Parts: sequence; structure tokens; C-alpha cells
Amino acid sequence: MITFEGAAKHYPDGTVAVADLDLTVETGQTTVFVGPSGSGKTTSLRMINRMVEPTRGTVRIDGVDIRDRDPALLRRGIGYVIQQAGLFPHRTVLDNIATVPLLLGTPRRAARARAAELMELVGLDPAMGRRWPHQLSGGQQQRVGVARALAADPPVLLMDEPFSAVDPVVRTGLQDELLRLQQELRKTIVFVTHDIDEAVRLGDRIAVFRPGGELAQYDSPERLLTDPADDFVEGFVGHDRGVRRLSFFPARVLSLRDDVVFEDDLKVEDVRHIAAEHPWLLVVDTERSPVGWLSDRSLVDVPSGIRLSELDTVPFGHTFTVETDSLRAALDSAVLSPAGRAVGVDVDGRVLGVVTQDDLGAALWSVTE
Ligand SMILES: Nc1ncnc2c1ncn2[C@@H]1O[C@H](COP(=O)(O)OP(=O)(O)OP(=O)(O)O)[C@@H](O)[C@H]1O
Repeated sequence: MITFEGAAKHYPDGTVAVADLDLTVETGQTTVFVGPSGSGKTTSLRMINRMVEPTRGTVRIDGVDIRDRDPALLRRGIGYVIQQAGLFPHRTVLDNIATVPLLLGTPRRAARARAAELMELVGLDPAMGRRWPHQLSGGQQQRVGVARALAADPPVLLMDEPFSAVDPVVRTGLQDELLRLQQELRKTIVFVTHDIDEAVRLGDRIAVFRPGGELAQYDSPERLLTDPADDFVEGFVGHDRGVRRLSFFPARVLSLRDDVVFEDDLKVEDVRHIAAEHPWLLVVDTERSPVGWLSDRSLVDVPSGIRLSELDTVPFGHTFTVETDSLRAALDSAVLSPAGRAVGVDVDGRVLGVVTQDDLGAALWSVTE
């Protein structure tokens, strides 16, 4: 447990970087510091490993005032990951990861073996260990940064905007990887970001900072979206927080219909009676992978005997996974679908059914009211 007790940082020029911070970071959880630029997130984070000394107040780790700890020893128990990884350019990837164990006197062979294991843990091919940092993509470098921070197996991990320099797709992949790692490792993570979506995705608890280094709200992601403490937090979490909240409700509450789903070896006359009542039919192959949408109008002039596989279909858009996705993913799937309907699949990508906008609307009202 990390506790800030009235911790403040004032600079001689009068800047109040952090004002009287009282906050407890729970062991084994991910706590996210989020807020606009200059609101004191990084300063607060760096108080934890004594890179910044508070001008007032106290920071404790497991009850011990960190001023009573030797900074070098303290930092051995605290991994630190920064934006753009901060790798040593003239060391191979493997030696970058092995930096701390080597400093602590671990024999080179053992340190490199451990580094190779860590590469696998963060989703990198250990064969990349012989490369130089500049020979990796930005996302791969961030993974190396995470592996390096984990090398001494510290109970605490500080992450300062670690994923902000990579593109959104890579960023989502890195977030997924961190969620997976955290399931396994249960470190005490403090993560700084500007991005409320990232905070909601990764945080067990979120601390929202406001300009002037004040804590505006400290809550679970769901509480933050449901019940923002004031106008500042409401503005910061965004006026679309209603839609964001849907990420906390599972898509499996939806009722899916499969009476409009047809395998593509059927003939047009087998489906005409359904098409008379439904504007869109979903065609799947014999493995139940989605093929595309057929509109009722597109069947009008098609002679009998033609198989569905011979017809042009409209792209099915993107699917949602019923067991693991949220209502937000289902809504997204419906909104982006040319048919205005969401396609629900199982974890192997087989179609379980479709959800119409009416069904979706009814489910949204019932869970969020
Ligand atoms: N050495 C310093 N001297 C004076 N002011 C400083 C110093 N270091 C930081 N500050 C100020 O303290 C405030 C908080 O900075 P901090 O880096 O903690 O903010 P942040 O929320 O992490 O911002 P960002 O998201 O832009 O990184 C800022 O106004 C910054 O300019």
C-alpha cells in the first residue's frame, strides 16, 4: 500500500505542482493518475520513488516513510517505465532488459536467461534480444521498457505515459498486454496518462487531477463515469460518458436472434418468406463464419434455384464477442453495420445471432436505468 499524506510540491518560483495530496494506492491494483497537462500527475508519481521530494507531507510504502529508506535501495523495489521506453541505445535488447539484475551482481548468463523469459512474458520474440533498440518498432520498444522494469521483480511499477508515443492500434495492443500481465503478476501499478479512455480501461481506481495539482476525484472507473464529483470531472470524462459506461455491462445480457441467420448453401426460395418480414438477413458459411448481409430488396428479382453463396452481400461490418465483450462493443458493432444490426459471435468467431437496434435499445435502457 502506498499512502500520500498531505503531500505537496511547491517550487521556488511559486508553482504549486501538487497541493496537499491525500491518497491511498492499494497493493496489487492498478491506480491511474489522469488529468490535463501540468496538473501534477508526474510529480506525484515521482514522489513515490524519491525522484521528487515533497516540500510538505509524507509518502509511505507499507507504512514506512520513504524518507527513511535509502533512495537506491527503495528504487530496486520499484520498476519505472517512461514514454518512448528510454532504452540504452548502445546495449542490445537483452542487455537492456538485464540492466538491473546485472547491476545487482546476477551472473551475465543467468541475467540474460531471465531477460529472454521476460521477453516472452511481454509478448516479444526472444530472437529479437540480439537487436539494438533502434531496430525495433515503437510498440516493441515499449514492451522492452516494461520487461526491463519487471526484471528485478519489483512489487511496485510506476508507468509514466508509457504508451502515448505509439499509434492507437499498437496502443490498444499494449494495453491488452498490460491487462493480461497484471492478471498474472498482480503488481502495485501506478500509471499516469492524459487519456481518460486509457484510464478507464486499465484502472482499478482512478485519481483525476485538476490544474493546481489538486485531486478532483478518486474512485472506481464506473463511479467516475456514473457520478462525477463536479463540473471539472464531468467535463474531463467527456459528455459521452453515458456511452463509455456501457463498457461495464456485459454483452451477454442481450438476446440474440438466429431466425435471420442462414447458411450460404441454402437457396433463395428457402429464405424468401423470412425476407418478407425482415429487411436484412445475415448469410454465414457452413462453419457459421459471417459472410455478409442480404437486404430483402436484393432478393426480389432473383430466380429460384440460386444459392445464397452466389449472391452479392453487403459487408457485415465488425462483430462483437458475446461472452467477453461489453454492451459498448455491441453498440459499436450495430452503429457501424450497414444493416444497423450487430453480429454476435462466440470466441471462435462463429455467429451466435444478430441484435437489432430495437433489441439493443431495450437492453440499454434496462441495464442503465
Ligand atoms: N522544476 C520545476 N520548477 C518549476 N515548476 C515545475 C518544475 N517541474 C514541474 N513544474 C511544474 O509543476 C506542474 C506539474 O507538473 P507535472 O509534470 O507533474 O504535470 P503533469 O500533470 O504530469 O503534466 P503532463 O501531463 O504535461 O506531463 C507544472 O505546472 C510544471 O510546469
